[in-house]
Amino acid sequence: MMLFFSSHFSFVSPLLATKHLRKRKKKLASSTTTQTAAEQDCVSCKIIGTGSLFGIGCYIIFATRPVGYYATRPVTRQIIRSLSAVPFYASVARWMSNTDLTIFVMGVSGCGKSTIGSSLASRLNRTFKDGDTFHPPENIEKMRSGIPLTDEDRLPWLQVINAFARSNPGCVIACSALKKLYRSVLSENLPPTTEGNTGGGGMFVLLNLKREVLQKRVESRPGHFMPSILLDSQLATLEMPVSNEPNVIIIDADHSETHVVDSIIAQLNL
Ligand SMILES: Nc1ncnc2c1ncn2[C@@H]1O[C@H](COP(=O)(O)OP(=O)(O)OP(=O)(O)O)[C@@H](O)[C@H]1O
Ligand SMILES: O=C(O)[C@H](O)[C@@H](O)[C@H](O)[C@H](O)CO
Repeated sequence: MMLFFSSHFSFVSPLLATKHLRKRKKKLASSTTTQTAAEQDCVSCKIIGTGSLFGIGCYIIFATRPVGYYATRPVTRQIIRSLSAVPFYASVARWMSNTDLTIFVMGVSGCGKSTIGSSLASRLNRTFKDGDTFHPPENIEKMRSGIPLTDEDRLPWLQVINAFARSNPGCVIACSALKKLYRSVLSENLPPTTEGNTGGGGMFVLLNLKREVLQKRVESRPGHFMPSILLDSQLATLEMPVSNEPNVIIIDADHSETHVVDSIIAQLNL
């Protein structure tokens, strides 16, 4: 009975998937992502995808019941049945893969969050979101006029980013996340990812650079709202992660874009 229903689900699921993806595309149409909604792997996508694979496996078994044509060809039946194991295993692999891990690329102004974050997202075939796009205009104006943001300015902004991360599992987000408190707000209610980590989930990748390199990079992008005079305050605010923050890794960002992305992928075991 279950075999029968599962196999029929494999025919219905493309319709469900199309409807679901159309809905997601609409929802994300207004956001600045580097990938389309269709490329995202949310929980519903996983359920539909797993159901399809499982259904195909069931269908093959169902179609190779020991009657008629196949009853007289046991070897053919065995081969076809063995092939049905592939979609079964693939459906399990979908859940095992770590595509739900939210990755926050963090650090002070000019360390390369946007550049590395979007490059990392393309390499992993994930959605990228620049946290700066969530700043209210008052925050941007403050920074533009050389005034550092306060905790009060940043907290509501961090909460919005956290809400985005929760509703878009597996995305890569560029966000300064300078203090430990900010990181805990960002990771609130995300699936826990590190053993012994009592806080929220997600992984933070801190791009580490010397002040001289930061200064050069910030000054080499005219037209950006962030003036280089805010660099000292950014560095003073940055709380380097210590041992009680196991969900933060530090990457030496004084290398080429490709090298930095490779190091992140290797360190996070992705
Ligand atoms: N690995 C790299 N090597 C050389 N230049 C880089 C590298 N990564 C980024 N850059 C350059 O450094 C400048 C700052 O990078 P980017 O805008 O990505 O930093 P950011 O941390 O997002 O900054 P902000 O938070 O202030 O927007 C850009 O001009 C970018 O092209
Ligand atoms: O927490 C902060 O102070 C801000 O997020 C800054 O880091 C800027 O948004 C960013 O650096 C853009 O230049």
